[in-house]
Amino acid sequence: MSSDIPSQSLDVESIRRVPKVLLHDHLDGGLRPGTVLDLADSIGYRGLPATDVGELGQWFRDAADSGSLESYLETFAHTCGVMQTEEALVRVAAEAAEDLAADGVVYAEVRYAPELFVERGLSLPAVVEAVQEGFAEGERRVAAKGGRIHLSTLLCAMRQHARAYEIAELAVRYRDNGVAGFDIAGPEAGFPPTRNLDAFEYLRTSNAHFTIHAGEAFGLASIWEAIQHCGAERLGHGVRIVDDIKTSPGGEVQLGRLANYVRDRRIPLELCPSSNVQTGAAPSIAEHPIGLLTRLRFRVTVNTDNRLMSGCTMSSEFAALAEAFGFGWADLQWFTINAMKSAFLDFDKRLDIINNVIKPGYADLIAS
Ligand SMILES: O=c1[nH]cnc2c1ncn2[C@@H]1O[C@H](CO)[C@@H](O)[C@H]1O
Ligand SMILES: [Zn+2]
Repeated sequence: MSSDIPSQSLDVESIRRVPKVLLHDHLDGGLRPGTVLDLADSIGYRGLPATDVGELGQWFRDAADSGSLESYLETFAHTCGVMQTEEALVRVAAEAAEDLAADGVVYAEVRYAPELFVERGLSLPAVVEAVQEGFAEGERRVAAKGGRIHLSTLLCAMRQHARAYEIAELAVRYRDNGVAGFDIAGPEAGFPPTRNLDAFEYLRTSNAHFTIHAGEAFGLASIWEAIQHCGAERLGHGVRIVDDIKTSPGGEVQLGRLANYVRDRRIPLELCPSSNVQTGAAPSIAEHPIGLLTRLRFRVTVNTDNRLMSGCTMSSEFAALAEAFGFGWADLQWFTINAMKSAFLDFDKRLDIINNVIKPGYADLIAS
């Protein structure tokens, strides 16, 4: 790809210094291992698989490295297990803001499923309010140190539960208090998004934004339903769209109708390379379809999914991709502007971040 600076200089440290935008990051997949241990101790959660910070971090990465989405998702029992009080939620949210800002992320949409944090009696609104308090606290701490980050929240409903309508209502209720949209997450096979049509219709008629996890563990049918039946604005992962793209032995590329539609309509793909390798959705970073999808100019965005389970950051994802595909600064800026264009944020705010934060942040690195 285009690059004015040798790709060796795109190491994690230099990438950390440029502005980045993150659209797909799970709050319960991004805890610091030390915080998991502290919270387990203070709320009396038993059953963590390790008692040492380093070992616990390693355990999450190894257990998530399972080759299947279902086993990958089992690791969330421990993070959700310790996020059952308001104090825990405030702390986890504030630390997420600090960690993302320290990695140079200037705008992030962080998602979680409120229904997973009610085991010890919290109400759904209390969960949302605690997380918002934590994000505001984290933003303040970052600003006090001279940094800058803006966080928006996406509320997820779990595909295997039947609470999508209720969670959609919650997202609309808190739309002026930091909640930017809705998503469905959880095991994909056997739980098509069309099970939740009433929730999606409610969101559309409320002029609310939503994305759907689709085309990760399951293929084209899931993507097609998410877009054409449910009306998803973006695709969480969406990586299996490559199943509708044929490359001939001579290198000629042919898009099927669905792939063409996704590209023509500029439907954003929230790609999460490391997570895809762990769940078996891609064989390796080097063989990840992001190379082809970028070459074909789909609306590609790069995301972390779960920083704890993948042991990754936005900067490490960018660095791994730069190494595997030869991406340069111009490509990283392109991914970043794609993400900002696709954010569930007011148009004028998106433009402001693109023109006043992202472009100046890359300007010295990209010679005109
Ligand atoms: O890659 C993924 N695909 C589907 N579901 C996921 C993925 N990562 C996390 N979660 C699920 O989303 C919930 C809310 O944050 C998490 O608890 C986890 O079960
Ligand atoms: Zn996800």
